[in-house]
Amino acid sequence: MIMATKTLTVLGDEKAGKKTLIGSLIYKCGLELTQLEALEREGVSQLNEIVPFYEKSSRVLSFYAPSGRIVVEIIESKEPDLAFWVLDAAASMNWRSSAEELRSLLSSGTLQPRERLLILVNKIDGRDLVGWSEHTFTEVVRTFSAANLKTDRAYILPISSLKGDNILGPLEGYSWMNDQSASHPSSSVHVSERSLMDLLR
Ligand SMILES: Nc1nc2c(ncn2[C@@H]2O[C@H](COP(=O)(O)OP(=O)(O)OP(=O)(O)O)[C@@H](O)[C@H]2O)c(=O)[nH]1
Repeated sequence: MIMATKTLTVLGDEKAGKKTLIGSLIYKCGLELTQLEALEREGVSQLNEIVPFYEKSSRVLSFYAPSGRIVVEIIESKEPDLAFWVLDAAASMNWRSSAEELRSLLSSGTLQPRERLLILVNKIDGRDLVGWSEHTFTEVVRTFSAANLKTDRAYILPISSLKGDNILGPLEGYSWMNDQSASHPSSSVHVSERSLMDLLR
């Protein structure tokens, strides 16, 4: 089978869960048996320990997209095919500065994703996240739309890197998500009704 490679750059807020997300994608869709054995042998038991372990042993960070014909390779690049911007759903005090930082990276040309930019509102499972709801998500979308990212390639979606919510399959029990696109017709970010992996097809 012919494999295509896409490059992915993962950026975002401090402690927002970037390593956990990459670890989760590798663990779910990127491990061969020998690599799984190597992780077990080295006592790597947390998702966010996978990236440091791979980096220490100079392994390529990669996973398969759902079609099985695309390998996604995680690298630091100014012009990756795909980019993730990860923020913490519970850290509402940081949302505005997070959106500003992303706007600045895009407008200065420091980040120029060729295909898609996914804005990932992470930790929606969190214990710190009392009352995660339609209202909370609407506020995140509003904040990133107000930042005027000036790109038509940005998609925003809630996820849990730790629990896997909205990563491989769609979110259960969030029917209000479907209405979000309609309520932001002029939004510069598209609210995704599809899961993260579905957007990588
Ligand atoms: N509840 C919850 N916690 C998470 C989730 N993702 C990450 N965390 C926790 O958030 C903390 C930071 O996660 P990391 O993956 O190390 O974050 P990071 O963005 O790579 O951190 P820095 O590189 O230091 O900026 C850890 O304690 C994770 O267990 C999530 O989806 N839900």
